[in-house]
Amino acid sequence: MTILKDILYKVALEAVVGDTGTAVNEIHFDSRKVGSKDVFVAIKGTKSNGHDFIDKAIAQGALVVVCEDMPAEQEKGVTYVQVLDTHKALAVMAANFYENPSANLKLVGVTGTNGKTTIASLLYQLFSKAGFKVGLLSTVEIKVGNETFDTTHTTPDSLVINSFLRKMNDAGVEYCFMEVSSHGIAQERTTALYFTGGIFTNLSHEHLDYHSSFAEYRDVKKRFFDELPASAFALVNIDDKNGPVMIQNTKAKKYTYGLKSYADYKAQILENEFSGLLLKINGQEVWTKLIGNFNAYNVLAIYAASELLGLTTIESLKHISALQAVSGRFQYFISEGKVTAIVDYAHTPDALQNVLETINSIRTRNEELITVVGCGGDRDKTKRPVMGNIASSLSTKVVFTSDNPRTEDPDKIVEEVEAGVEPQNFKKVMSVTNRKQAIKTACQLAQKNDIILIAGKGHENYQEINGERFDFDDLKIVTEYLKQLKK
Ligand SMILES: CC(=O)N[C@H]1[C@@H](OP(=O)(O)OP(=O)(O)OC[C@H]2O[C@@H](n3ccc(=O)[nH]c3=O)[C@H](O)[C@@H]2O)O[C@H](CO)[C@@H](O)[C@@H]1O[C@H](C)C(=O)N[C@@H](C)C(=O)N[C@H](CCC(=O)O)C(=O)O
Ligand SMILES: Nc1ncnc2c1ncn2[C@@H]1O[C@H](COP(=O)(O)OP(=O)(O)OP(=O)(O)O)[C@@H](O)[C@H]1O
Ligand SMILES: N[C@H](CCC[C@H](N)C(=O)O)C(=O)O
Ligand SMILES: [Mg+2]
Repeated sequence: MTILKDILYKVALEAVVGDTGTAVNEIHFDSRKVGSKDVFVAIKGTKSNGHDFIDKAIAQGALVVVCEDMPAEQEKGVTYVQVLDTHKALAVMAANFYENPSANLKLVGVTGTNGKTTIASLLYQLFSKAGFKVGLLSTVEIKVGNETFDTTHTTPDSLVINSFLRKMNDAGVEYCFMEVSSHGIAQERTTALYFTGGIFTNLSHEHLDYHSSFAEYRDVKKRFFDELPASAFALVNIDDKNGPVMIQNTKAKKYTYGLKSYADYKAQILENEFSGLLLKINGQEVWTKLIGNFNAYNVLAIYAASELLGLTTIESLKHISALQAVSGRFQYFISEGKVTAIVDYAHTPDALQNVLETINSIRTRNEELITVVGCGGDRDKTKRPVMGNIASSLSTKVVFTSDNPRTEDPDKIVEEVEAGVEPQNFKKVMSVTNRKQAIKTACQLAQKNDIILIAGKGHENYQEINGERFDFDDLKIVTEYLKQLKK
């Protein structure tokens, strides 16, 4: 049991009706989860308004209601706390409830359109190799030291974040690397956390269904840096035109990294092959198994962050050369019949372009590059034709297919992707809505030395259709078909 007053510490209060000395059990923002003596936080969401469920929460045992609009009538024995912003209040209360666990470890947030999972996961690997106990909050998984937990979000809600940070404290974790998504910032999921550092990767077209404009999307990301404390570091990719924008108003110490512009941390690509990258970082050569130009940025960011966190140059370079690719990020194998199959999470126009350009810069021109790609349902529709255009311009053959259709008609999504194909590329493309059949088609088309790229779902081990998740694994499926077809 916790006393309400303690959980409300630093919450900006508008009005309180009732007793703040009440002892409470748990905090919930979903009425369906509320139990006896809990706190219910009413949130105005994208689909419904939590204020409509206040009565239900009280009926289920809520002793405290935190809200933006005070109900006209108040129940006896229930404490009502009115605040301006319940998202923010929830984050502060979550941090208090779990005793501010972020202050007891070094927490680094990674934000940007692409590269967050890669950088956060590789920093987790690097610091683990360096002998520290490390935590990770990422799209793929949550880690508390060596223990792994499933995750549903890139940046979970503030209760989940703080409960895992608490677990990390209890396990003696010293460093935690977490992805900070734009939804996470907009919904205040990372408010009230103490960050030791922030890293910016890049900004390109994504989530314009949720954010009303690119400028709003950019400003949400920038808010993460605006809110960093003076003691933290803010490390940005200076080759991205929004890198300088991110640190315009930050109080944190500013550092830059880049391949093209003058920067505090600079790298040069010496070799770029299927087997990896040879980089020169601040004058020192380092070999990494990671592939492609964009990974040169990721590796450089990792190097810079590890130095800012106190590792020596020699130590970080040594560990960088031993880093393993992150699940579903440019994961590839060569079949017995010499077909190269690559599975990559590229689900934005920029990521797809980068991956295809990387493959094109490495391959010799005689082989086919067969791309299997689609776009998710209930997400930004404007990226569909753009990705269709990129796939068909940069591949020699394309099989358009479904990603996660969610509640949309998959054939319709495929049509919207196809709409971006220019006439000169019509003959390169075909559409097979069933993703499994699409992968099979690509395998049938492939000959010795050809390359198959399966983009969009990376590590995901399901396909979501109409609210149901079916087992689905791009890597497994392509492996099986290539074997079956004896390729
Ligand atoms: C669009 C979006 O971001 N939605 C997130 C948001 O939900 P919401 O507030 O809009 O929910 P809502 O359905 O409108 O309900 C409003 C409130 O009423 C409450 N409610 C509702 C029904 C009821 O019976 N009782 C009740 O109390 C809900 O619990 C909620 O508090 O807050 C929820 C709690 O934190 C999230 O789980 C939910 O994520 C949904 C499932 C989602 O799909 N989010 C994706 C888009 C997302 O967040 N992605 C990002 C970025 C990924 C990337 O990097 O590309 C991520 O960080 O994962
Ligand atoms: N630095 C980068 N710049 C551009 N593209 C990248 C970069 N790093 C990775 N990518 C591409 O973007 C895809 C997604 O990478 P990653 O999962 O690291 O990004 P993310 O920011 O975590 O994405 P999400 O927002 O979905 O969690 C990769 O599979 C790769 O194709
Ligand atoms: N974090 C992203 C992942 C998209 C992955 C792609 N496979 C899709 O389903 O659209 C989102 O939820 O928008
Ligand atoms: Mg991610």
